[in-house]
Amino acid sequence: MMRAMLIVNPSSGKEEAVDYVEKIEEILNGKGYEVKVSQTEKEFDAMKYCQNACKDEFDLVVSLGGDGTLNETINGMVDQTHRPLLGIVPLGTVNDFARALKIPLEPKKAVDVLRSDRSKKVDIGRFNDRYFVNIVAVGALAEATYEVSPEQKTKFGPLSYVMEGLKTLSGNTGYPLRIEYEDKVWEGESFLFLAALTNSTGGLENLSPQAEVNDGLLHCYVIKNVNFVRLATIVSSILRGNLKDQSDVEYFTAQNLEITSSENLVTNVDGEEGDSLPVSIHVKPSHIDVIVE
Ligand SMILES: Nc1ncnc2c1ncn2[C@@H]1O[C@H](COP(=O)(O)OP(=O)(O)OP(=O)(O)O)[C@@H](O)[C@H]1O
Repeated sequence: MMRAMLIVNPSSGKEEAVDYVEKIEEILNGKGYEVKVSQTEKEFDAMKYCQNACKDEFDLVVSLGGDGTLNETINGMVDQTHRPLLGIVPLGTVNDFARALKIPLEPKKAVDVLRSDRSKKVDIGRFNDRYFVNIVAVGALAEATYEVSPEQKTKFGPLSYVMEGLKTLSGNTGYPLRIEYEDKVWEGESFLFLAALTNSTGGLENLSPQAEVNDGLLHCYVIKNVNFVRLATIVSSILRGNLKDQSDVEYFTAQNLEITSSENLVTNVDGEEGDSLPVSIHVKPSHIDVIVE
């Protein structure tokens, strides 16, 4: 018999995860799975449960929670040799990864997706010694992290830092940045650098429209040191989906990046504070197999 583990965060979103467990058990039993339910109590539980599921060679792991629970689940499986199929029931507020995979954001409908026999292999990004699924941001504005309220963060994701930064903008905003990618180098003053794995980041589905979840690439945008007026145009181009065509934006794709600066710049990784520079980023192509509609 196949084995499935449900990783359930009872505190996620509207605290409704537990309500879906019975229905999921019914669906998975019907597909021939024996189901183990593991409820998280604190940080890193989801990661540990998922590591155990990999070591015990479970066939399927389902994450019931927000992006935090999902990130922990993914971090728990990325380095393992046996990686179970992943099911996602998004219960958080942004749910970027689910959006990028077109998994319904309404939990009841997402539960129904678990009936599907289709799956999609997706890329995972490595950022120093941790993993990410959506986006890395580097630059002056990543420092605005502490000024952004949880509500803004939830609503606008990484863009909330841009907006916070715009409020305080005066004069030069660029920071020296050196980006080594494959056998090339970009070096100059940058206002913000973004490396996106998917098209849906911070709930903005047009930020990087050409990014596919399994193209094996980081879609990179260097927003150069620009004045306030140009910056406003650039922000609106993010909403319109043509950021890469702006004259003050350098766009390229890469599998590997080394980013350094002479200044102490902080980073933002999937909406959370990341290591400060220098950082190494690379893509693990088609690394995780996710159930999709
Ligand atoms: N039983 C629990 N009670 C309280 N907190 C928990 C429990 N289990 C896990 N956690 C914490 O909840 C964090 C993740 O929450 P998650 O992101 O899934 O939900 P959310 O914050 O509601 O979603 P979102 O961030 O999308 O709004 C975990 O990283 C962990 O630290």
